[in-house]
Amino acid sequence: MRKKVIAGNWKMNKLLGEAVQFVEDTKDKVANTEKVESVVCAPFPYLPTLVEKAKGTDLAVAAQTMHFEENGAFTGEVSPSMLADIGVTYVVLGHSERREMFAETDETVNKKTHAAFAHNLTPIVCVGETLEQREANQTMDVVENQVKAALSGLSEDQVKATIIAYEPIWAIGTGKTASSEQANEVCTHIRKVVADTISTAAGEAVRIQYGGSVKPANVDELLSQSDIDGALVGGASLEADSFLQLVEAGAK
Ligand SMILES: O=C[C@H](O)COP(=O)(O)O
Repeated sequence: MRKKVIAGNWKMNKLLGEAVQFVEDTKDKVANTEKVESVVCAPFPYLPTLVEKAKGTDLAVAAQTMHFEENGAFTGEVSPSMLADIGVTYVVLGHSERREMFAETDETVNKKTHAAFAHNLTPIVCVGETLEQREANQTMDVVENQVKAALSGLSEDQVKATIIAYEPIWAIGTGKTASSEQANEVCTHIRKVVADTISTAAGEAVRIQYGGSVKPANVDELLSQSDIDGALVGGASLEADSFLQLVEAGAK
């Protein structure tokens, strides 16, 4: 039985007071660790404060990206050791917005995935196709290539510990959710790719989230699918109530 993971990706939203309030409002209400893990992916400046506030609770704090190098002349970047040092435990890698606007590639995502494991950070690796690629029937190939590239060179245990987020780009922030069948079809393919390239056991263990306009109204249906193990949520994770409803759905 794979434990569900509900991760709220705030993206570039909230001021510090709002971020702290969110953690205060949610941290003691997410305590079903048998069935679900709850994660908030916050902007860099808030991470130390939020880690401190969430300490001793079941709410984990994630970064939304990081560099793969330890340190050096990379103005504006944040390293994996910096995140680990302040108590961050998860990191989102290769989000389509980073791939599209900040030149992340399959190669850098792979380096970052290795760097995450070197620092005991759980990577949430994002993959997904554009609308154009879906319409050209390239979805499975695109996603397969992204998954293989991201996981290249990892050990079987590391692959088992990786979280993959399938996010069709056309469904992000658009209100257009992939149907649960569409989402599951791709997640099933991702699991098969992992099983075929790494091992059957890794395919069974790896957790695959769906992301793209997930909200309390559609989360049950999505999470009831055979190969969907959670959700990476943008807009609907910004309000504490809505985030808690998503976590509750994951705990069912
Ligand atoms: O990381 C989250 C995804 O990009 C989904 O965002 P959304 O829930 O606002 O569509």
